[in-house]
Amino acid sequence: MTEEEQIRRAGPLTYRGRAIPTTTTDQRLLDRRGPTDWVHTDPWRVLRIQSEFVEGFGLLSELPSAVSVFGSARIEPGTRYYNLGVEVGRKLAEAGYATITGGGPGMMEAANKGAQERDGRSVGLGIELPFEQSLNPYVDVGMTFRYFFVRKTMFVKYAQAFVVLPGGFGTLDELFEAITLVQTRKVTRFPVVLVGSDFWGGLRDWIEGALLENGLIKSEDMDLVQQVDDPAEVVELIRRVHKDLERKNGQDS
Ligand SMILES: CC(C)=CCNc1ncnc2c1ncn2[C@@H]1O[C@H](COP(=O)(O)O)[C@@H](O)[C@H]1O
Repeated sequence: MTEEEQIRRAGPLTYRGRAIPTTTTDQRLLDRRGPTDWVHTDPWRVLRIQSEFVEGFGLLSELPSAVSVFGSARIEPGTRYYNLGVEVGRKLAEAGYATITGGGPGMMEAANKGAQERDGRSVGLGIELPFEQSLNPYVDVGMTFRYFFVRKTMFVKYAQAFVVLPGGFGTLDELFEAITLVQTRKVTRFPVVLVGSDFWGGLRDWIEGALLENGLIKSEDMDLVQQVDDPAEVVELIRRVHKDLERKNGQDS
């Protein structure tokens, strides 16, 4: 065979004659160790972000109906709020909901513990933080994310409601993101339930006094968030809001 008659196929590519590379694709992949700065470039990050979405969707897509539960990373076991979190996880599990938390300590751990105790699906979506941290021991299905925004997508996409327990900045961030998504109709089927009126009452009053009074929100926006004290009411409320939404969607269609 002359050089011009020789053919090399590399996946979908064809090379003939002098165009045939002297090495194979596998060989180049396995042999080469060039500069490594591409690992810290945005195009590479885009692929990493993509892989987080792929892993997250893969892990969570077959969950039963689920509720995302937020709350402080700093509340200690045995405290009143921790026990409230455990009870919320139990009630959700008894009602057949999976519990999704941030997978960390405090209220996240409490909700996962309650869910696990009642044989509910206990899910933890952790986040890489500057200090060493692993998923709490009550997480049965878990993933640790590099990117906050990918993780947040999972909290919303795979849950039918948000339950917000007492917490700090992280919890407030998650609460206000949820309200904004509902207010702007990016999500349409979403009860947002605050648990603990002694803790949340002041914020609600401030929203009414500062935001509503100054016309920064509409009066119906006050209904985007519900407040309860008894963990049993959480499930009742979620079911009621879902029923109302179904009825409304039925009327609209
Ligand atoms: C002890 C300590 C600070 C651990 C941090 N470890 C964490 N692990 C997982 N999710 C977290 C963590 N810290 C904050 N978050 C996220 O932010 C919320 C809690 O923040 P915060 O404690 O309320 O402001 C949680 O719902 C969770 O989604």
